[in-house]
Amino acid sequence: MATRVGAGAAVAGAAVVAVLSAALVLYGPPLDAVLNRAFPLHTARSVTDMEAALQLVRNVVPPLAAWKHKGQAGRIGVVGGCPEYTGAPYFAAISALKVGADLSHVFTTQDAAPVIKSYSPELIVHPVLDSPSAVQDVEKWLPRLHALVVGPGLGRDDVLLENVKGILEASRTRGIPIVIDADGLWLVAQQPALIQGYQKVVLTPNHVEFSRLAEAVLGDPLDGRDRYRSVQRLSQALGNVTVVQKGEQDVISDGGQALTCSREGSGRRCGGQGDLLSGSLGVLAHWALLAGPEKTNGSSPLLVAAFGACALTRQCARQAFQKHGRATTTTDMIRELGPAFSRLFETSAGADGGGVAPTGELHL
Ligand SMILES: NC(=O)C1=CN([C@@H]2O[C@H](COP(=O)(O)OP(=O)(O)OC[C@H]3O[C@@H](n4cnc5c(N)ncnc54)[C@H](OP(=O)(O)O)[C@@H]3O)[C@@H](O)[C@H]2O)[C@@H](O)CC1
Ligand SMILES: Nc1ncnc2c1ncn2[C@@H]1O[C@H](COP(=O)(O)OP(=O)(O)OP(=O)(O)O)[C@@H](O)[C@H]1O
Ligand SMILES: [Mg+2]
Repeated sequence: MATRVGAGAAVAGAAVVAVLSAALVLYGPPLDAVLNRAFPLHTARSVTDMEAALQLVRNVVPPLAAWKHKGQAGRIGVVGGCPEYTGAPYFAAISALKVGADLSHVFTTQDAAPVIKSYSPELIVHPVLDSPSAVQDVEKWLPRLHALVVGPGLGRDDVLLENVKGILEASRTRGIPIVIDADGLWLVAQQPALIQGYQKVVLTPNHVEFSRLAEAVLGDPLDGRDRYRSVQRLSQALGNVTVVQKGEQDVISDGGQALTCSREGSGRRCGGQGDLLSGSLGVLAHWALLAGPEKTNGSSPLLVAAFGACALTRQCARQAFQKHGRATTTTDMIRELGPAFSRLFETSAGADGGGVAPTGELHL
């Protein structure tokens, strides 16, 4: 997708490009009929529709208030990290904090823990994931956690995966919302029953992870020609869990409705952007479920949360790229979380200010 840097004329040009290229589609059954009408349209009405979808996200964001105590805005746990991958769980956990959670825990391996801790004093890091008592060690914390993000940087070690299986089962029993990403999705592809039919789970596969899941669950690889149908089918086959297929456009479905986010991001594909998304989604999922469907106009709260996380990630990418261009890394994007969140979700009319002018189509 085209991205411009800097000067006013270029920003105006980018706005035009964005108006033409960014699209959001939210549709309900009957799916195929709506799809045919929805995708060719790029109309002035679309801008209003995009704004309406962002408004649904705004509706679930809890206000900041003096009477609230620490923890009420969210206590999020990230399960992941291993000696090779310490960045991914850090990116997810710090993103959860910067979106607005009060406390962010990381459950990781003994070796990875001090490394992750050294990145930030703000994270609470538990070196338990490779311990024989890992499941019990994490279970002790579950009553205090509002959502889990499972998988960033986990790796594929059998012992770790077995422990994570136990953590998933314990979390599901407690009804804790779970975002599953990266190697957590590898585990789900091996054992779909772990999350089958669990309505509080969101899967966030990238292209490769989606193909792997589609083959494992549907028995056929990704149908690149009809991503909407593929995402919807995968969701349905897993019992209407929410699926976010990341890519040039992010396609989100709970098996009934589907939604596309192609808000302008950046051309940089540096590692870690998916981790930022999954950490952000952990918080938004908690907020959306707490708010309930009355605040999301009857749409699934997790669908709205997922749209919010995708829009936010892409907005961070865009803002970071405007400053750093080709040198942009995920750390630069994380610095944009505050301003991007404000721009999208804390203004009433100016959500697309600063030269960002996405359009979209919304069919509820
Ligand atoms: N700093 C850190 O600690 C980070 C750690 N991370 C952690 O790394 C672990 C593995 O995660 P992953 O995403 O690299 O593994 P996986 O999905 O198997 O992809 C592997 C290969 O698939 C391809 N490929 C990927 N996308 C594609 C696409 N859209 N379209 C087409 N092909 C595509 C591409 O291979 P290529 O074809 O380019 O050789 C790619 O190299 C996991 O724990 C994760 O959390 C990351 O979070 C990053 C930051
Ligand atoms: N071609 C693209 N154009 C614009 N945005 C994209 C593109 N591909 C991915 N993104 C955005 O980047 C974010 C992360 O998606 P990506 O596919 O890179 O995840 P990932 O591979 O899991 O990342 P990670 O490196 O963290 O594992 C999503 O918000 C997605 O919308
Ligand atoms: Mg990833």
